Amino acid sequence: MVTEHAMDTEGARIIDGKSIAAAVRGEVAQRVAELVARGIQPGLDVVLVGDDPASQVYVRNKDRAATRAGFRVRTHRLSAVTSQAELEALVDRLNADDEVDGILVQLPLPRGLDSDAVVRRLDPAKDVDGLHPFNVARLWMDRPGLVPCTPAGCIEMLDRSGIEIAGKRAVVLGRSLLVGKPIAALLLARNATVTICHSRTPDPAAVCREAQILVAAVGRPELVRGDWIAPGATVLDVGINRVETADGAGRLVGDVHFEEAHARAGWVTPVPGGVGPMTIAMLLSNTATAAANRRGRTSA
Ligand SMILES: Nc1nc(=O)c2c([nH]1)NC[C@@H]1CN(c3ccc(C(=O)N[C@@H](CCC(=O)O)C(=O)O)cc3)C=[N+]21
Repeated sequence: MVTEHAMDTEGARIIDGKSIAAAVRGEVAQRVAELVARGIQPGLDVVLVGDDPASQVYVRNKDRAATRAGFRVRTHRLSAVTSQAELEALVDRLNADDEVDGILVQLPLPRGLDSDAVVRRLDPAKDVDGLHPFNVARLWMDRPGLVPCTPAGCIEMLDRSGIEIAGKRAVVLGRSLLVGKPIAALLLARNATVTICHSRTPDPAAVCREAQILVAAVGRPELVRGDWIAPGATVLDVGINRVETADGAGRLVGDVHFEEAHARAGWVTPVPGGVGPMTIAMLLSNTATAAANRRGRTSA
């Protein structure tokens, strides 16, 4: 077959998260402009507790992307020794502030803080991470409200690449609340046949080999090798792992061995430049949605 021959020689097609994310951000900027034209300035408040260097970088990137899309952005930086009560008092204040449309509490929180309690405290209408139990329940009831950003980004990448979901066998590697479970729910809602693999699955490679759509979200560098992948499958790599290199510089790798996946898959996302940029784009999209919903929707 012509397509198979082309795949043998050229490898999988790359799903370019960077350019898809840029397109989504452009559409969000348009929605924000429409709100501003109606006299509404949508606002995002980001809460960062402690000084984890990776979290600092992510929060800076979110702030910059949101500002460029036209949002009012405030980042609240709290010390690592902030108490549960202080953090919840800030959430209460942001919940009560009518100018705040989206609240994002950067996770993980430092040791000793109860992130479940903080997430439960959020106004579900402002929960742009889609992690409040109310939004989680809506997702599994096929009436999604605010959907977790990384899973939403995965679906967006499939849709914008013209990859059919309905009727496909999908395997999700990982069962976290932030990624694995919500991706499984979204794929199921789109009529895929979904299997979730995890650390206690006896032969994950064999299960993954059945997948027409494979989502890797376990945080284990290059766990998924070429022989885990069915020829022609679509592979979404959610992992972002920093690994040591001989020169000491370090580099980012996903949960998938990219070269081996590229040689076998039909479509594959790179790391970096794949799912990561989509996460931020979908955060902006959720914030625009929250603003439109909260402030009386006529468009956007
Ligand atoms: N409440 C909460 N919501 C989150 O959505 C959330 C969070 N907490 N905590 C941390 C994780 C991580 N995360 C990323 C976002 C963007 C990239 C991203 O843009 N990555 C780029 C560059 C990565 C780099 O160079 O470091 C890429 O993959 O190309 C990565 C990771 C959101 N998270």
